[in-house]
Amino acid sequence: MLRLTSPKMALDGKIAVVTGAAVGIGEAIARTLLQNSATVVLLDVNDAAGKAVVEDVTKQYGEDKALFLRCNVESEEQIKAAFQKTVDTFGGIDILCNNAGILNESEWEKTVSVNLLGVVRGTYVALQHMNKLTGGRGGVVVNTASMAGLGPLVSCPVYTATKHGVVGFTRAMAAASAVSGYGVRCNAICPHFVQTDLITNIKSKLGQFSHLDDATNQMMENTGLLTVSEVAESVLELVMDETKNGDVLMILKQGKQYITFPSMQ
Ligand SMILES: NC(=O)C1=CN([C@@H]2O[C@H](COP(=O)(O)OP(=O)(O)OC[C@H]3O[C@@H](n4cnc5c(N)ncnc54)[C@H](O)[C@@H]3O)[C@@H](O)[C@H]2O)C=CC1
Ligand SMILES: CC/C=C\CC(=O)/C=C/C=C\C=C\C=C\[C@@H](O)[C@@H](O)C/C=C\CCC(=O)O
Repeated sequence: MLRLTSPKMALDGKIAVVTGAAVGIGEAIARTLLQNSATVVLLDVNDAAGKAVVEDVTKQYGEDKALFLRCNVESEEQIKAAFQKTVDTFGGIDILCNNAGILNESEWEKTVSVNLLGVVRGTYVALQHMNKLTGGRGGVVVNTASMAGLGPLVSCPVYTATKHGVVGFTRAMAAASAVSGYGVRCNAICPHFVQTDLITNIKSKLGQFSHLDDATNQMMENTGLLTVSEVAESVLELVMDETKNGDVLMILKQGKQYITFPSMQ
């Protein structure tokens, strides 16, 4: 078959924004999108790490392929400014990965603000730029939920609630977009445990439920840990497959599976 472009050119010309991109899963998502020729804007509150990633990938992919912007997803003002800077610099937004997230059952309102409201804020502001009905060129949003978005983790009820919210918001947003003709697909990933900073010292992040860490730690030991690259490859699948809208991809060490939900009809 004559290939017009190499597989690694698939996202050439596409502009991606990734939140929580300085380390962990977000960094891997950014790097994977760059490997596939996207231009990537990395948003995070960790300036040093974010700038270090951009310095590194610039050596590999050239100038003007990656940009770090400090952005706290708790602030609509900062999200608006970062997305406007993205559009002003690169001409638009085609891909948004709402990935930023924390685990903190003590500061549970912050957890809600980052994990759930941050996803809503990012999606709604991005739609102002991506929505075909308002001058955008369409695109795709991939939200990082969790296996805790599909079933409860006894040790972190609020974290669980935020991730269930991300799944529900994603599915409803996908349907709203399809019915309205926005041209923006919305999908979610639900990874099991992944080897990142987030899972270090979990007990210290469980607040009043710290006495329940055994069950969670045991599950982590039983299932093993995903790598950030395994997760990023699943994000790429949802970005590239234009048939995916409202899809929820469960990612386990033993493989990945699209979730089917009870029909409401
Ligand atoms: N590590 C795991 O086992 C799993 C993680 N997840 C989710 O994956 C996403 C990424 O988590 P990890 O890479 O594991 O964590 P991480 O802690 O390694 O990285 C999270 C990144 O988000 C940034 N961040 C935190 N709050 C922010 C804010 N208000 N605004 C902007 N950036 C912010 C941090 O500075 C950091 O760079 C999160 O949504 C998390 O809930 C989902 C399933 C499993
Ligand atoms: C504590 C959160 C740590 C890391 C972030 C994260 O999102 C990790 C999620 C990994 C797995 C979640 C699995 C959820 C499974 C549920 O569907 C139930 O099947 C769990 C039942 C028992 C597990 C024991 C417990 O609740 O801790």
